[in-house]
Amino acid sequence: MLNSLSGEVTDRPPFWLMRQAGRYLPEYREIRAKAGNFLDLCYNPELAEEVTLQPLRRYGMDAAILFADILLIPHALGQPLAYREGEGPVLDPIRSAKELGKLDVADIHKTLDPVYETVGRLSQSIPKDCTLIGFAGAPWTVATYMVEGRGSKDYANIKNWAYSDPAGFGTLMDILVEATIEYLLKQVEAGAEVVQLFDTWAGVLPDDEFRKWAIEPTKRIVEGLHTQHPDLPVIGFPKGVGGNIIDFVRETGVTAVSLDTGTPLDWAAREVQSLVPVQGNLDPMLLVTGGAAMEERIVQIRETLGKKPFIFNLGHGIVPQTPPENVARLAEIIRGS
Ligand SMILES: Cc1c2[nH]c(c1CCC(=O)O)Cc1[nH]c(c(CCC(=O)O)c1C)Cc1[nH]c(c(CCC(=O)O)c1C)Cc1[nH]c(c(C)c1CCC(=O)O)C2
Repeated sequence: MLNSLSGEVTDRPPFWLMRQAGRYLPEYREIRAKAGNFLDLCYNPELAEEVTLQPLRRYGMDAAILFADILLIPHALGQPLAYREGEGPVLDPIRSAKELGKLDVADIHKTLDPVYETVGRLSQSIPKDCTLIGFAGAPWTVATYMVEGRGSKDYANIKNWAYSDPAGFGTLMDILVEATIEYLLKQVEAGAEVVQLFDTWAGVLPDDEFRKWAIEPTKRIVEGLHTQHPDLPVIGFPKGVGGNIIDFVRETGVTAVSLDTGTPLDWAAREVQSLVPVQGNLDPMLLVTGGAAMEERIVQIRETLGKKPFIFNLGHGIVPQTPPENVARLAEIIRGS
């Protein structure tokens, strides 16, 4: 994984899968039930370490991703957060600059300390040739949950705020940039070797706003991290942004970029992979379907992107209904065993 990120073409691509730890694994569901709620699991270093290791034991991925969630930052800033069964995350929404006083950047590490402890444990317990990935949500995506209060279909509240009061909304983004840099630096100090920034909802922004609320904050985070750790690989994942991914790569300074499922492979090989190593982009639903449809696409992705630096992954996270045996088959194909 580190070789690919430094621009090497490897014999076979390294692989890991977004959301590789999670509800599709019975052993995860068992620990999850034991932990009680999802936040308690994220803040329990022993159990969070255990669920991070579960997929590695089964499938021997080349990278482990810290078990946590992108919404721990708003939680640590003081915004009430709950994960409800069948509903996903629910927060008390913040919709104007007047309410920003409720957020406290000074104290985030008090809440986030257990996460750093999980990273520290993992840096000792993962196999030697396995790379440890830390992560955070990118400010725009984290802000969508903070402002909408939950997952959204139309992003009406956050867009209305960003369009009508860019200065006030910019203050929220500044808070998130600062908190994210601090959070990721602590993860790196605890042993994370690579970090990934998830910008899952970057694709809902028109291009001027994409520059302002996705490219600019990401660029500041990359700079903040590289000031302390000049060689730290940073993977960007601006999902659903089409051709805007080119400007994203050119302007943010990310080391590599993760491609969503809709990105055309030939185009990505020509236009994106000529700039940086890429990661991606199997449809998570093909991992549910399995069989020949999945296997043919795995081979096609590998053939098209494997000639330049490449990390095999999905185009988005594993879904809970994924049969674990399909993940085993994927691992077998990638390893050629
Ligand atoms: C938008 C987003 C979130 N979280 C995340 C994103 C960005 C990537 C993406 O788009 O998937 C990122 C994330 N969430 C989780 C991880 C852990 C590491 C890994 O990839 O294995 C990572 C990297 C665990 C999780 N985060 C969550 C779960 C499921 C919670 C459970 O066990 O009940 C897991 C394993 C909960 C979560 N967390 C979030 C939502 C919308 C939900 C509810 C939807 C769902 O249940 O899948 C916010």
